[in-house]
Amino acid sequence: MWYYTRQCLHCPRIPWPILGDIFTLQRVIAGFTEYSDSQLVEYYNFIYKDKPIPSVFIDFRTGEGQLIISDPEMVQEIYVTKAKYVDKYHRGKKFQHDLFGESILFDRTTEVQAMRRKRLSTAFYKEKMTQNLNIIIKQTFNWVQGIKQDIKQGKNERELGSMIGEHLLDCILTSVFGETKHKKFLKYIIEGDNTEDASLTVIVSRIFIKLSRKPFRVFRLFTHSLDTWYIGEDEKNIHKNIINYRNMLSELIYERRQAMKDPNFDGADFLTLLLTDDLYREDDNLIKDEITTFLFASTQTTAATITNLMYYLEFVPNVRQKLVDEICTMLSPDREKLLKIDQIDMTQELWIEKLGYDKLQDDWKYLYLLIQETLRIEPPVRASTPLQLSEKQNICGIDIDTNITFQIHFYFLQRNPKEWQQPDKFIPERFDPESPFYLTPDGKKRKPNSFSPFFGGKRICLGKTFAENFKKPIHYEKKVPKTFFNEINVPIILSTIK
Ligand code: HEM
Repeated sequence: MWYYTRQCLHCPRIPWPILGDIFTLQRVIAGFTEYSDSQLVEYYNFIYKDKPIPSVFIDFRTGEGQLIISDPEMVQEIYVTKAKYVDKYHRGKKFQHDLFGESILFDRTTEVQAMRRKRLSTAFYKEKMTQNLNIIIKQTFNWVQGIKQDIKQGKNERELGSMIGEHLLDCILTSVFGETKHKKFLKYIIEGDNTEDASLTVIVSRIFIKLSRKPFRVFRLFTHSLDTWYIGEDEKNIHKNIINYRNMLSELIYERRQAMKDPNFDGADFLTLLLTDDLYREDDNLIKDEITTFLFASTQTTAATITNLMYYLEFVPNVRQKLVDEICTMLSPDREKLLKIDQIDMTQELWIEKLGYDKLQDDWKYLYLLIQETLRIEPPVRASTPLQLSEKQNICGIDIDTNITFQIHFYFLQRNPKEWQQPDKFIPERFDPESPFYLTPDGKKRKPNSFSPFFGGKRICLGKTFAENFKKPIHYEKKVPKTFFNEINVPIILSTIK
């Protein structure tokens, strides 16, 4: 601690030896409500109360200490100049190993990791993406027709998070397993004989959250030797759930291998890609590891983004109208004579033509601003996984030793009042170079890494390109925070746009 405070870094609390500030953390967690943000946001808000949160500080939530970084210049050094010294903290992999195995997500940045990353990135080649995107557009078109029918029949009450989450799950499962029939739900053990059917991605996320809470059990603060053990009924259930889930993946892989014996078999999905890649083909465990990563990394993050965006469309004045205007401009057959939205003949072919890969990248300007602003104000991943340096380095004047972990806090980075005007407000125009909101409060250009929802450097999100592509009155006054971490419940009433 003194090593860092001597360098003038703020330490919000004097920690207890070994225990750190675990009791405050537990108190904060005990006070969680529907409106609480993630632990990583709430704990620091609690400590700093109304004071500004420093852009770098040394934190002792647990006795081991950690640097919390949200300074854009430090982020730049971590991603670029000092990138070769930056790696993942090895303990994270240990906790997640039974679920994610050797997957690229928690692995250290080695040559093997880089090679596997490269192989997996072929899933995002333009031709494959276009193929998958077209399938997703068709699926979404049919889904919207179903919703319209339901509204006509008066069945217009939905729960926002699960409505978006379930549809995205369908889309992602198609990208991962193809258009074949596959299992969407699995028995999830809650406790004892109490089970429920939960979707694959919800199961993966729940297990991930439980595994990531293992290091905060008090006895693990004293020793690392129990990291891979499952202690107590709750942890044993995590293990049983992991076994059930991975057995189900084994069945899917077996079935696919059988199907691929047919000489007419053809697939652009992720599982086929792995089963035809010589690095993965013979290694079922590695295939399960990467499938788990893709299910985990893709669904909850994109579901959180879209759910949040839907909320802001309803919540922030004028935003929805501007999007409707863009839809009319994009979908009217004649740009000189714009139709109203209910006059447009929505067909599947029109969607495919106007929402294709290139069009999404080039033409939907306002939609792009909306997505960027949603990712800024509520990055679905609030902070990076813990990182560590392989050699001691000086980063922006601070000596960082190899024995300390650090996290980049995207949420604080993207709400930094020096970089963003009115950072707590949803203003899509801040991503439009022609708007005055594009600049910092001092009228300057923003620093390059002030916005970084996908991480950066060698370990930047692999799905970045893919991803880019209210009933209770209280929900109008106060937004429920949504990250990839939480399952929120906001009932909504749907109606067709007039
Ligand atoms: C809005 C959507 C998304 C956001 C905000 C997001 C964000 C992130 C972030 C912050 C990381 C770094 C995590 C860390 O190591 O600390 C990451 C890694 C990763 N993401 Fe995404 N992601 C999104 C969508 C996707 C999609 C759709 C896929 C796949 C189809 C994907 C696949 C991955 C993979 C494989 C990694 C690990 C890369 C590595 O460690 O080498 N993500 N993502």
